[in-house]
Amino acid sequence: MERDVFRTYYVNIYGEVGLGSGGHVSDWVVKLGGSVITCKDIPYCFRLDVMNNIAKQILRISEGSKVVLVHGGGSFGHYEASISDSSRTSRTSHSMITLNFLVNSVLRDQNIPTYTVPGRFFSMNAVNDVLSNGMIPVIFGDILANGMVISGDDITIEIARNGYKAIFLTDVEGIMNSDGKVLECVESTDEFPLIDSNVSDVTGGILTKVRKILEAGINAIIANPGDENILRITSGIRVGTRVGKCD
Ligand SMILES: Nc1ncnc2c1ncn2[C@@H]1O[C@H](COP(=O)(O)OP(=O)(O)OP(=O)(O)O)[C@@H](O)[C@H]1O
Ligand SMILES: C=C(C)CCOP(=O)(O)O
Repeated sequence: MERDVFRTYYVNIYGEVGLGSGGHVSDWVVKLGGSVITCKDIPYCFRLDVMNNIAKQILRISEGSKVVLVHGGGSFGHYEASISDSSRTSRTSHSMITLNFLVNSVLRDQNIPTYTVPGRFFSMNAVNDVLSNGMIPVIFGDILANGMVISGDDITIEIARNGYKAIFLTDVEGIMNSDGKVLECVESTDEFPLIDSNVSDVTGGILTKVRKILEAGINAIIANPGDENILRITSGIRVGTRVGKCD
């Protein structure tokens, strides 16, 4: 019989002992970071290959767990929102709906029953309504009519506060120190530097993400989706960086 690494006993990232996908079933909120589903330095560049790979993994985990997806703005929303003129709100809104269409198209190709909840309409009631009708909510970072940007990170954190375990997917393997080494766990933003980047990010980038996770008092994993990393994380295997209490 073929050995399935995702069905072995584990002491998981949250310190629980379980039986992989056959044991305790968790609810997961997965933030598809704009840095990984788009090329953040090239406007409107969607990473189809990466999204395909993410979709395959989401299909597998959704067979045994409740899953909620959120995606960020990348070189769609952040690019448009960074240009300040009278059409900023309309352009940014349109860019996020375009990105959401692309994300959903790939998920739908894998026969994943998605249902979009734009960030402007996000509430836990809306999420629960989609789930109770047998679909996977796909929420996106958004812009309100008054020009206020809603970060997908905040939405992800709010869902995590409602009992879901959070995974933030990025284009890097995790939080890196000044030598480029991926840290296993961080519990303060003082533990790592901001590595130079010249991409647009109107919601604050990695430092704000980590600060908000810590302030919310939740645990989250920041990792690259890789070929199987989402499956590994949801099976309790340590991947990327854990943000939260490090004991
Ligand atoms: N010390 C660091 N460790 C890890 N990543 C870092 C660090 N400093 C800067 N970064 C950058 O942070 C980026 C990830 O944060 P970012 O906020 O862009 O994520 P995201 O959630 O994928 O984006 P979006 O807001 O578009 O959804 C990486 O692309 C990386 O280059
Ligand atoms: C830039 C916009 C419109 C959404 C931002 O969401 P985030 O990338 O999750 O912070």
